Amino acid sequence: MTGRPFAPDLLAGKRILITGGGTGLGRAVARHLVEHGAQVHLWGRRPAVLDEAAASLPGSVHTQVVDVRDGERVDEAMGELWDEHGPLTGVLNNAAANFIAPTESLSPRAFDAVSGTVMKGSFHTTHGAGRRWIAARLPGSVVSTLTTWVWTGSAYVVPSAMGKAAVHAMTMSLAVEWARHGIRLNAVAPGPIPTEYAWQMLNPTGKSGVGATQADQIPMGRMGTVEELANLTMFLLSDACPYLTGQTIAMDGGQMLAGPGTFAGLAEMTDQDWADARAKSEAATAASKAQRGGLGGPH
Ligand SMILES: CCC/C=C/C(=O)SCCNC(=O)CCNC(=O)[C@H](O)C(C)(C)COP(=O)([O-])OP(=O)([O-])OC[C@H]1O[C@@H](n2cnc3c(N)ncnc32)[C@H](O)[C@@H]1OP(=O)([O-])[O-]
Ligand SMILES: NC(=O)C1=CN([C@@H]2O[C@H](COP(=O)(O)OP(=O)(O)OC[C@H]3O[C@@H](n4cnc5c(N)ncnc54)[C@H](OP(=O)(O)O)[C@@H]3O)[C@@H](O)[C@H]2O)C=CC1
Repeated sequence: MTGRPFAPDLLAGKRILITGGGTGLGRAVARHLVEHGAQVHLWGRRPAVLDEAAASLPGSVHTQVVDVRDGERVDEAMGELWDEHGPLTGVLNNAAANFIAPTESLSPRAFDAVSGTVMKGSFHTTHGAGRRWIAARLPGSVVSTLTTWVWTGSAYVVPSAMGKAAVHAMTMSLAVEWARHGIRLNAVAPGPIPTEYAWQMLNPTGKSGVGATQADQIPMGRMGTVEELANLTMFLLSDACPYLTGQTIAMDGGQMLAGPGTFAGLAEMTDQDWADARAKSEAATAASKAQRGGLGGPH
C-alpha cells in the first residue's frame, strides 16, 4: 500500500543510532534505514536481543549494550562509537518503557523506570551526540518517537505521558538552541502499531483493549504500519527538508483529533439517518422562522 517512495540511496553516507533498536518498531525501522543506504547502530539492554536483530538485518550493523538511563554509560558508549566508526549523522530516540497501571498504585521506582527511560534516556543520548556534533562543527538530526499523549495526556500511563511530554519540550527547545550549529530536532507521534512487548505492557488482558490499542475509533479504521513510520522517520533523518525543525508530527490516522468531545462518531450515520436529522433540524428552523416576523434569513 505505502510502497517505496524513496530512492534506495536516500540515506547513503548516514550513520544513525537507534536506541531500543533490538525489538519492535526500532528494529523494523532499522531495516528500512539499512535498505536505504544508512549505517545503523543499535542500543538496548539485552545483548542476545541486539545480536539477533543485527544478524537479521542486511549490511553491517553495530550493537552496544547500553541502559540509556545511565548518563555516564551513554557518554562512554557514544565515545566508543565515534572513535571506532566515525561520527553519527542522526539519532533515533526510540527506547521506551511503559505499562498500564492506576497511578496511585505506582511506587517511586515504577515511576522512574518508565519516565526515566523516556525522558533521561532521550536527553542523555541527544546530549551525547549533540555535544560531539558541536565540538566537531558537524550537522546532525535527532528524531524522537513520542505519542499523541504529549498533547492530550493519557490516564493510566502517566509516567509515560510525562516523559514523552518532556521530550516534546526538549525537541522544541534544542531545535532553537542548536539551530545555529546545524542540528535539527524533530519527533514523530504514531498511533497504534502493534508490537509484541508494547502490547504485553499496554493490552495484557482481555479487559485492557481500549482506544489507545484499538483500531475501531480511528477515522481511518486501521492501525498504522511500520512502513508508514519508517517512511516518515527516514524523511526526517534525510536531507530532504533541512529547514524542518522543532516539530512533532502525529501519524495516527486522525485518532487524536477524533476525540469523544467531537462529532467523529457520526461516521456511523446512514443516508437515512442524515435525512432524518435534516428533516428534524429543518422543522425546528421553520418553527423559529415563523416566530421571527419576517426577520432573519440570508442577507
Ligand atoms: C499506543 C502505544 C503507545 C506505546 C507506548 C510505549 O512506550 S510501549 C513500550 C513498551 N516497552 C517496554 O516497556 C519495554 C521496556 N520495559 C521494561 O523494561 C519493563 O517492562 C519495565 C517497564 C517494568 C521496567 O523494567 P526494569 O527492569 O527497568 O524495572 P523493574 O522490573 O525493577 O521495575 C521497576 C518498578 O516498576 C514496578 N512495576 C513493573 N511493572 C509494573 C506494573 N505493571 N504495574 C505497577 N508497577 C510495576 C516494579 O514493581 C518496580 O517497582 P518496585 O516494586 O521496585 O517499587
Ligand atoms: N507500538 C506502538 O503502537 C507505539 C509505540 N510508540 C513508541 O515507539 C517506540 C518503540 O516502541 P515498541 O517498538 O512498540 O516497543 P518495544 O518494547 O519493542 O521497544 C522498546 C525498546 O526499548 C528498549 N529499552 C527499554 N528500556 C531501555 C533502556 N533503559 N535502555 C536502552 N534501551 C531500552 C527495549 O530493549 P531492552 O528491554 O532490551 O533494553 C526495546 O528494544 C517507543 O518509544 C514507544 O513509546 C509510540 C506510539 C505507538
